[in-house]
Amino acid sequence: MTDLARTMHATLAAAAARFASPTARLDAELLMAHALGIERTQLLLDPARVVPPGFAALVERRAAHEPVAYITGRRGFWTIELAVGPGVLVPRPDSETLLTAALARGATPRTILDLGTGPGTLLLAALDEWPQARGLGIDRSPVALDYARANAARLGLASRAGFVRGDWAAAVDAAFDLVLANPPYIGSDEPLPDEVRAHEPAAALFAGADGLDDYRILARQLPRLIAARGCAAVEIGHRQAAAVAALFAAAGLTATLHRDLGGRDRCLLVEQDAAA
Ligand SMILES: C[S@@+](CC[C@H](N)C(=O)[O-])C[C@H]1O[C@@H](n2cnc3c(N)ncnc32)[C@H](O)[C@@H]1O
Repeated sequence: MTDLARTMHATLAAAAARFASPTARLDAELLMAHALGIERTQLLLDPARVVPPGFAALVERRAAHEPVAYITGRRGFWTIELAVGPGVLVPRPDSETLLTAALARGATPRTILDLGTGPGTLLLAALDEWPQARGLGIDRSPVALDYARANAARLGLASRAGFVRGDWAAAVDAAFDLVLANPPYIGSDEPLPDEVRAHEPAAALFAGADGLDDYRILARQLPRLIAARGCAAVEIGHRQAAAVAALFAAAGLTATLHRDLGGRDRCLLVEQDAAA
């Protein structure tokens, strides 16, 4: 190993030791790659590089619990990379369960609605997955919509993606082949890591005392939003499957549970009741 590579490894180890994060080493590598202006894989393949002077400031920000994605300004999700920053929820790998659930059902949607789109996460990933589809993303947050529109343009998906400010689907009068929704679902008193509670927008996280407020609204709206033979994929907290499925059942919807890669309940695949 060269001296430069040895220094790089020692610097990464020292940075990782400062982070109270289960992904501390990965975080350090992503920040180093960002400071160097290269991809992480390039850093791993060739670590013999001079540590850039700006790296120390990035380490301080991460040590103060700022999400890595806010520091680097980007996050990979499904097959795409999204620009993100303060004011939008950082895309989580768990949310990819909504797309795997729709794919498992054999969905080939032509029209897609993404409720609470944030930086366009689910809609843009879905449009990348289904090139024949067009979609509409709705969010109440103007900051999120700015990110979503910029992401659509950068990914070359703007001609198939529309983004509108709205309160869930209150102003939507069409039905869609696929409805995607990852609403806020954290109860107001639930404990959260500092990195989430102090940095990510409360409006993207919290949904009343029991975390179910937005599912109550979605249960009323989904029946008219799901086209014939269509479906909705709705993200849930890992202890909410029974409660949310009951809300949907009361609205005449059938829900099938899907788990994330960690084996935790994560998504309800929702269809109109066959008897309806
Ligand atoms: C948990 S985040 C999901 C972001 C993104 N879809 C994802 O999966 O990563 C919830 C999103 O819903 C939006 N939101 C909250 N209340 C809303 C409402 N009443 N109408 C529309 N969007 C809302 C928030 O601004 C936030 O972007």
